[in-house]
Amino acid sequence: MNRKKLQVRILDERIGGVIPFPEYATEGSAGLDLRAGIEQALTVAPGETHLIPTGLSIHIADPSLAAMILPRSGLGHKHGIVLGNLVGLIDSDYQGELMVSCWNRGQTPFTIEVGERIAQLVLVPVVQAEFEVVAEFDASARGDGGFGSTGSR
Ligand SMILES: O=c1ccn([C@H]2C[C@H](O)[C@@H](COP(=O)(O)OP(=O)(O)OP(=O)(O)O)O2)c(=O)[nH]1
Ligand SMILES: [Mg+2]
Repeated sequence: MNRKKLQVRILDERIGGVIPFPEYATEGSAGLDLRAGIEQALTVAPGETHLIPTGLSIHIADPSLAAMILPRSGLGHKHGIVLGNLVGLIDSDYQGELMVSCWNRGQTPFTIEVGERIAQLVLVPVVQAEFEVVAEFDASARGDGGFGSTGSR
């Protein structure tokens, strides 16, 4: 097991108690489930979006890494609970609380319980670009074709 050390601050004293500290559900899990650090159960009506605190902050520090907040497939597929920003990107220099924008894109209200797992955090490698301005590119097989240029089947 080769895990990256990551500094974390616990901002909600219930974490480690009634709200479990995030952990990988299995050895092969890519995501760490983030839990709702809310004071009481929260019902998200169809079409509504709520910004939910997680009670945690991380400092990734290394610019060659970032974290992404992604929906949980069960919540998204079965209950329509996805992210208001579709994907959350956590910069390596961000030190604030991890927040989850919960959007009910479904037709029925959904109640988020205190400490419920609402999204997942994935640490990802990042390559920062340094732009080199050129007049022309070397030719490629695709050129400027896109948006279905290779056909649909
Ligand atoms: O789902 C999210 C997305 C972002 N963030 C935090 C971490 C991220 O580093 C910061 C800024 O996010 P982003 O750059 O996506 O938002 P912005 O609208 O561009 O704000 P800013 O001007 O602060 O960069 O907000 C979260 O806590 N949750
Ligand atoms: Mg930004």
